[in-house]
Amino acid sequence: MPFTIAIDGPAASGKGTIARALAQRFGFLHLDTGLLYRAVGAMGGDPVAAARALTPEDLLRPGLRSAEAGQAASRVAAIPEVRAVLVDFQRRFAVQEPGAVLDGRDIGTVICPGAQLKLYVVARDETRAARRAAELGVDPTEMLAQLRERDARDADRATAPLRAAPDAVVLDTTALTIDEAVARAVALVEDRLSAQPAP
Ligand SMILES: Nc1ncnc2c1ncn2[C@@H]1O[C@H](COP(=O)(O)OP(=O)(O)O)[C@@H](O)[C@H]1O
Ligand SMILES: Nc1ccn([C@@H]2O[C@H](COP(=O)(O)OP(=O)(O)O)[C@@H](O)[C@H]2O)c(=O)n1
Repeated sequence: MPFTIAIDGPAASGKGTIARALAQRFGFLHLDTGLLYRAVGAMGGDPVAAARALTPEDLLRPGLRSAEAGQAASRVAAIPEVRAVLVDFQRRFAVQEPGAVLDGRDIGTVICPGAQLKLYVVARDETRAARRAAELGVDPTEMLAQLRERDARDADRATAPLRAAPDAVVLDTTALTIDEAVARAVALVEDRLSAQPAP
């Protein structure tokens, strides 16, 4: 049975960094589900039609990592029909052998409620804003306001709001280096893998 890791949490908490490192370490596939919503937001026009028409090439568009693309993503992500269109692709991705890591907002709660490991990655607001501002070369104060606005929209929407699944392990990266955060996540995966029944 494939091993699925669900990683959720607010903006710039370190989800993607941990997801990529776990995928590399364990030879699993990785899907950054935020890119799906960023691409739909960037396509313009009717968001539901854009979600239906989404191709792998759309995920390579330049500019998808920008703060503006993040804001546009969180607006289209609040539309239930947009989310519904993207569910099957994510669920199929999640069950590939030997395992898959998906990071987003609703992976542990909606997309993969049966995931073998669920992480909910958090960090202090100011820390997240400083890290993302450094990454994009923008002003940290403006970034803080943008992240808070986006987190509030993601947490307050009716469909698949940003939430920790009841069985998620919370990982606070505020005081951790990337290596420390990854080491904690690796230890959790090893623990769960060793508890798996033999094939
Ligand atoms: N533990 C950490 N310590 C310092 N910087 C980090 C840490 N984790 C992530 N970062 C940096 O913070 C930024 C946001 O991390 P990222 O993994 O993209 O977050 P998310 O996927 O949750 O949006 C990136 O520039 C990343 O390199
Ligand atoms: N599974 C997901 C992933 C992202 N999203 C939306 O897409 C936006 C961008 O997600 P992201 O993961 O790329 O954002 P960052 O955490 O990297 O800043 C989020 O603010 C959410 O509105 C979502 O609704 N569900």
